[in-house]
Amino acid sequence: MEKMIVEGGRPLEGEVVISGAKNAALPLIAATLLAPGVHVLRNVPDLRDTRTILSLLDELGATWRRDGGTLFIDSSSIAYTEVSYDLVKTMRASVLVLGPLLGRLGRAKVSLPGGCAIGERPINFHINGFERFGVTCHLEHGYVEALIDGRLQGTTVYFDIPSVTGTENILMAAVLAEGTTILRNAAREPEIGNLIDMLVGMGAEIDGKGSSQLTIRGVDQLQPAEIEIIPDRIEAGTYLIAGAAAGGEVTVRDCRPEHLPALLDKLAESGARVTVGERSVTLCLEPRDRNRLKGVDIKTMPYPGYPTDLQAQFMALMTLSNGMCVIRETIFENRFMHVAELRRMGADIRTEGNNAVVTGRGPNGLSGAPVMATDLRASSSLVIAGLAAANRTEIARIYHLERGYENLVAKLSGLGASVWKEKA
Ligand SMILES: CC(=O)N[C@H]1[C@@H](OP(=O)(O)OP(=O)(O)OC[C@H]2O[C@@H](n3ccc(=O)[nH]c3=O)[C@H](O)[C@@H]2O)O[C@H](CO)[C@@H](O)[C@@H]1O
Ligand SMILES: C=C(OP(=O)(O)O)C(=O)O
Repeated sequence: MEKMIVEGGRPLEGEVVISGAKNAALPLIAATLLAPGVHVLRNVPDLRDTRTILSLLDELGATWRRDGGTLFIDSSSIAYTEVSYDLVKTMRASVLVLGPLLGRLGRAKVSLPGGCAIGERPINFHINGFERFGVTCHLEHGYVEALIDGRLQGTTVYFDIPSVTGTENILMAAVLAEGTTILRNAAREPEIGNLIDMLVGMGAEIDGKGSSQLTIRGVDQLQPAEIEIIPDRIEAGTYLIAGAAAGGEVTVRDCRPEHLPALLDKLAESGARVTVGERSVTLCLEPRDRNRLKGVDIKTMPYPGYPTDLQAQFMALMTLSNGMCVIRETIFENRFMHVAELRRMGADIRTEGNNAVVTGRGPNGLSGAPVMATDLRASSSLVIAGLAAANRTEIARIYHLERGYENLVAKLSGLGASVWKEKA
């Protein structure tokens, strides 16, 4: 196992190129199961999670090859329709193969994901949605077995909460169903727009992209796709927050600023200078101005609200402010695992249910410490805290970071950070 060492206290300066989005790559790779033939996916990040979903395709009988950022996936012969616990337990998004397998083959058996560090995360919306198409789902020995005799039947599905992977799974099932399907209160995250573009390119008929109501007219068959994965808005946001925490001037390149509306507003409100280009954002906070960083409240919400996947990172920034703020987590019931670790670095944070009250200790308020990563974004908040802290921070269990940040050490080093990995 490896740990990450961060020698803090250096400003960040320079440009960082943003990779393809993990949360877009995963459903788009799953969607290749919908049509036989060779699919071409560009700008695919090389991450632990993308490797996991590719192993899952191997298990199902698809073949693939990677050439740089481009993946060629041949899903002509799907020999199996079962996904084992070994894969699902390392990556919940493995459930994304349920929709395409049901749409194309009418059957799928996938291990039920358990809870995880950030919450219980049931998949009842996915299962209820499949049942609306006429699919029979039952749970046995920890697996969901879903089956339909014949074709899925178009239906309406209402989401109690706009679930991201729930919307993606039902959408992928609906494109090959007989008749029209309407999804209400669907999630509107940009990654879903990327998936819709891919499906439409394959011959699917979908209206309502970007809205909470999607209308899908089922087609008899689809062609292989050629599509580019959108830039990772969470990775971009993480580097911008890191720039504000450490001070300096950071430009994130090859990103889509319009996918970060809430964060860019909050960063500007905190006192950083944010300059938006067509495909880039520059954040500037002179090291001498860090003592003017303000406390800014955030409340996590489905898109276009403030993303839960950037909550932990913003909290790390707020521990360095010169005011107080309240951070409300409304998406996951247990997404404050980073709080205890940030406290070990000197942060003043009090939690009450899903609220965290952060009293900033000013730009020099954190000191390096050995800390432990508990999930992907909690880990990146510790990296941010480490970059701003005096002395050395050692972060254990960094495999979490490898799930979602491509070339993190190289990218941070390129910005002037002193950061490296060591054997733990
Ligand atoms: C691979 C991927 O894209 N992951 C993202 C996706 O996760 P994921 O798609 O799992 O998250 P959801 O949008 O489904 O979850 C939102 C809320 O709905 C609840 N829920 C969801 C499904 C369900 O069947 N029943 C239910 O109760 C969840 O427990 C949670 O409280 O969206 C989250 C919210 O933006 C992000 O943090 C994750 O990074
Ligand atoms: C929670 C996340 O991912 P996942 O849904 O794959 O666990 C994340 O990307 O922050």
